[in-house]
Amino acid sequence: MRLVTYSPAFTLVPTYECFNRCSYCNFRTDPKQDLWLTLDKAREILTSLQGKEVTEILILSGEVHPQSNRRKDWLKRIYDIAHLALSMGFFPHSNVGPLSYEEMALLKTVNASMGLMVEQVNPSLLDTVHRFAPSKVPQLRLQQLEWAGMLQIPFTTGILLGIGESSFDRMESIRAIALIQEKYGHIQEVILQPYSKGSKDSYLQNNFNNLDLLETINNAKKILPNNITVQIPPNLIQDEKVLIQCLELGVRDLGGIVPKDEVNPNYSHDNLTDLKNTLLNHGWILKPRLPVYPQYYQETFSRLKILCN
Ligand SMILES: O=c1nc2n(C[C@H](O)[C@H](O)[C@H](O)CO)c3cc(O)ccc3cc-2c(=O)[nH]1
Ligand SMILES: C[C@H]1O[C@@H](n2cnc3c(N)ncnc32)[C@H](O)[C@@H]1O
Ligand code: MET
Ligand code: SF4
Repeated sequence: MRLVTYSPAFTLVPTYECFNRCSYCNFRTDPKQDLWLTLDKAREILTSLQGKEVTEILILSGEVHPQSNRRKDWLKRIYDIAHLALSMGFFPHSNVGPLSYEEMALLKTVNASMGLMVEQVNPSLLDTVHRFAPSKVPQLRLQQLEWAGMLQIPFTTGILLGIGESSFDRMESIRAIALIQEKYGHIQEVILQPYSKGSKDSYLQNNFNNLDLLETINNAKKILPNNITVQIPPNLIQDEKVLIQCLELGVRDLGGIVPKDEVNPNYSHDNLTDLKNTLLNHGWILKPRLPVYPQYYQETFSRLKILCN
């Protein structure tokens, strides 16, 4: 039998407020329009998850401007939530937007792994979907991948598909990731994430179809080294046949399977048993994994142990 993995996860959102306005976003609220997640509330949620199969706490956040006087408090809240999750026996994975080198180094101490999507490297998207999203400057995002490499943080990245990029753009974005991997080797997985229209976003023209997705997977498998796992989110692939084709082409991970996909709240995950059975019918065994991959266990566990005692 062939194996495909997923991470039993739960998402905590420190804040939905974000100073960026990506056209495809269904997540954000305007700055100061959201009450931040308190530590008490986080503790209450985490307590209710103990003893269940959840191992990963995905910390996904909207962003406070780097120059804002509220930035320090924002970072501290993320740190405290991750620290709490860790002390309660979970593995935190933070994806909170671009960080300064010091901020990243600090969050490393309380995270098993971290992540940031490249989105796409073609700067022309700064005139369209990213016009009001300074955090999405391609060079800034690639620099984040470099810094994570210098800090040796087990890392998840990926590209967002169907936001107005060409097929060539997709290959360039994947090539940029492969080049950084050659230097540092810290990238565990690359997510190929199809933009999915929600009830709030303002991005309309999406011509990206299933064939484009399969072509992208094919190219990604050719471009990326074997030590990177290709991930797709199963809740964003509506057609079961297409999901199986993705696996046939080399996708080996289905990411965090969560009760609520905070980024795409209009697309819930199948019941895990149903998903397992569907895959089994096609000869695939779905197996849980941690947010940090086996090749990083030793380094990660010794790094985090200190904090749990
Ligand atoms: O449920 C989700 N999980 C997302 N995850 C989590 C992912 O599915 C895995 O849980 C983690 O990569 C760790 O295993 C992301 C992680 C990143 O580092 C970067 C981007 C994403 C994006 C999503 C997402 O849109 N929805
Ligand atoms: C956390 C990640 O979620 C992705 N993201 C944001 N909005 C959407 C959407 N409507 N559909 C799919 N992915 C999205 C971006 O790639 C971001 O980096
Ligand atoms: N704001 C971060 C980013 O876009 C992570 C959450 S996106 C819903 O990279
Ligand atoms: S995708 Fe992330 S950066 Fe863009 S508006 Fe949404 S929360 Fe902010």
